Amino acid sequence: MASTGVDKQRNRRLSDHRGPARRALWAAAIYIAVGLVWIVFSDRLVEAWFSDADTLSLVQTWKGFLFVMVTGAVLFAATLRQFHKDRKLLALQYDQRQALRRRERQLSVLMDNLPGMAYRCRFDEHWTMLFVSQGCERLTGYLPGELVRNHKVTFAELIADPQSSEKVVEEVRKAVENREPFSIEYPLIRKDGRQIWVWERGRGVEDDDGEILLEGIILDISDRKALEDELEELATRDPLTGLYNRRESSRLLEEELERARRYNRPMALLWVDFDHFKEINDTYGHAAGDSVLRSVSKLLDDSVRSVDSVGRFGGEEFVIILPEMGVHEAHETAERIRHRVSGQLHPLNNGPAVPMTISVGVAVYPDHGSDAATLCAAADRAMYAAKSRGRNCVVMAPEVDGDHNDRKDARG
Ligand SMILES: Nc1nc2c(ncn2[C@@H]2O[C@H](COP(=O)(O)OP(=O)(O)OP(=O)(O)O)[C@@H](O)[C@H]2O)c(=O)[nH]1
Repeated sequence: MASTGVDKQRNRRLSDHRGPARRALWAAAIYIAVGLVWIVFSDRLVEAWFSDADTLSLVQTWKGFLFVMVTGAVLFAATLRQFHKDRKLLALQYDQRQALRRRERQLSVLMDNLPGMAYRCRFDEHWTMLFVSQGCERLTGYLPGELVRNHKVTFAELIADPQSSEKVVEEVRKAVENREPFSIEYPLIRKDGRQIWVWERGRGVEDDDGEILLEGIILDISDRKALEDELEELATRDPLTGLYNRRESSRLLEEELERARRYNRPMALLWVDFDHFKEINDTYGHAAGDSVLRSVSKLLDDSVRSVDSVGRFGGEEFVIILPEMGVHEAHETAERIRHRVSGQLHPLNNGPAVPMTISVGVAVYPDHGSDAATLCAAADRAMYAAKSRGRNCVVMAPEVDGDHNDRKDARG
């Protein structure tokens, strides 16, 4: 924006043609005036001083020579000065052209070797590209010419889904309004149909016509995203079963409880424990036990809705979070799961398939607890009640087996 004022001044100076003409006119006027004064007064002086006609003629001739010599010297000095100025100007222009070419070369090398793509685009519904660097092909699979001015495809069409598109528009709009740079991540579909994740940083700039354009760079961050997903997976999943780990299950439970409170809806928690699992380990070995753990885990996960969450709380103990489910439905779900587990054999990795049963405790918000701790305690106690009743059964929270209260409390 600051350069606009300077540009205007420069343009005014360049378009002002009166300057040089006026100066040249002044120089000619001064020359004519001095010449006239010289001719008139020098003639009179010479005539006053020399009365002899021959001498007068000789002096007139020398006076003419003197005039020509002096004006020649002045002309020489003036043109020499001007030629020096012109040469300096030409040298300056040459240096500037060279510097400009050097900068252009550096810029194009930089742009072509960027890990992503540099761009200038319109802030319109298509994100119409006015310029893209050579990195365009590496990033999107499209040649720059295919993308520029929406020749074959618009950049908006490359954004993977409408939600991401909306998010991008919103973020850019906010940044442009606040005259700030924007930094966004979103999925992009390449020409070969492969989805990648990109990070874009840019800002709004005003062009000579006052239109807001966007300039920035877009980088492929798919590797970083994959690593982030992997790290998130490691942080939230149990490596043996692939179910949520204890920490993530606790977080999800808090989240669901908060939602249940806010919308005044019930939610259920199933506490699942394998029966006599130690015998599998003791009989077939730890690896076989792992195999059964995986098989039953998958069965638990397959037996619930997509909105439900199954987590491994530790050892052979699992929790199932069932949003928007009341006492009756939760009991039915627990029974159905118990039936499925006991109704099939679970393969060992190195031996025959074995039967397995589970004991399930059920607690429902708000009936059996108002927060995560009391709900977990109620479900856990109900599960131990199921163990006491001979295992392979489901017990609702109110039917508490007091023998196990202390065990639960010790677990926190
Ligand atoms: N293979 C395998 N075993 C595990 C794992 N985690 C815990 N266990 C075993 O699970 C068994 C749990 O035994 P207990 O707490 O006595 O329970 P149980 O044998 O199922 O008996 P009840 O719960 O009373 O029916 C122990 O033998 C643990 O070693 C695991 O990741 N893999």
